[in-house]
Amino acid sequence: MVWDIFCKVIDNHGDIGVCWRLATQLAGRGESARVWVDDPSALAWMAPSGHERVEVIAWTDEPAVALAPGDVVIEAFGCELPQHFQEQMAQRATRPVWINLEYLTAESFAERNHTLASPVLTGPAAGATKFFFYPGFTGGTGGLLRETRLDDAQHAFDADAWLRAQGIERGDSMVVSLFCYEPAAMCQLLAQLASGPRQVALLVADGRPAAAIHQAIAALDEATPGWNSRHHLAVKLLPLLTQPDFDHLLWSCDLNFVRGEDSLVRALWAGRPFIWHIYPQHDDAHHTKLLAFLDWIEAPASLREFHLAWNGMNNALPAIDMASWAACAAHARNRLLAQDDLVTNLMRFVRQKGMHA
Ligand SMILES: Cc1cn([C@H]2C[C@H](O)[C@@H](COP(=O)(O)OP(=O)(O)O[C@H]3O[C@@H](C)[C@H](O)[C@@H](O)[C@H]3O)O2)c(=O)[nH]c1=O
Repeated sequence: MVWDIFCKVIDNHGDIGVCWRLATQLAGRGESARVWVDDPSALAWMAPSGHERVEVIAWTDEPAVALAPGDVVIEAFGCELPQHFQEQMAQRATRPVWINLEYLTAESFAERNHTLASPVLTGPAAGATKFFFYPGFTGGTGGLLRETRLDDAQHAFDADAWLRAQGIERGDSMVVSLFCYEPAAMCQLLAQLASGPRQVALLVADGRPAAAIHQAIAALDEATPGWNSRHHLAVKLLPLLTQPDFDHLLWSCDLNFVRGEDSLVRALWAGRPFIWHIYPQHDDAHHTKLLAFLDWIEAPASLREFHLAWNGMNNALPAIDMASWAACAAHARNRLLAQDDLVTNLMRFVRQKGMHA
């Protein structure tokens, strides 16, 4: 089958990150995918080699290419399909299965709304039906993106060799990755790591995390000179990594700080302790979303409190508790592995709907 995936880049890297992963995972199962994206610039570093079964198409107002719609059309995160494409969908002998892929959440509405049909009332495709597809953490949702050979790849992976190739010697250090926005508790985290009993190598992602850490270090240097006088904390700025190497980073670290949507899923598959910086929404809707996730993951008290402080819902950052966080992460991964992944669920759904088209 041919899948058309439409992606509008709002900000950050998650929109295209999720769409690219979806496309390549479909391709990994023998499907053909086309990613229509208004700003493909991030793919230059995320996926510099592309994928032989995935075509990237510039999504412009005027159709640059006249391509007949495929068997399945996905609008990611509620982006609206171009009018000319909707016209072509309406003309197709068998209408494509039309799916709106939603944002990931552990809130209960994901289960309630998953696969709901929405009749298209106006526009060139009036009379068609669109289906909501909700990724999620429970069996009643669409599940999470997970490549078919995840376990094998993780078993074959040599974390120390990968770190060494990035110029990092693990030694006795605790290795921590940092991918975040601008957390209010950044200074607290750095001070905690610097005063802890172990040497810490903090590997900081390029972009907003690097800018945030520079600012935090400058603030600490001014307010608390000597805060890292024992040199327990070593900060290393990373270049932008390819998506597979970003996964390798998460597989290599003892503790991962992730953000948004796609890296959260990748941290879950890494199965290591992690802290999530949730994408902030203006009306604080992300607070409810974060609490729902902490409930789903059965976060022990220290993990819950750490998340609240990291996400600005509380002030005091508690101590890192690797043992209980590791048990929680391992348990979450096992629960998720027992469920079908998003592409399996999506392909099953499309087969069912296609039969009734
Ligand atoms: C730092 C880094 C990231 N990545 C990838 C991993 C992910 O696919 C992607 C980051 O996406 P996320 O983890 O989702 O975080 P994000 O903050 O970049 O994206 C966000 O975008 C907003 C518009 C959405 O509303 C949010 O829900 C969220 O998706 O970038 C790399 O491939 N290499 C890197 O070096």
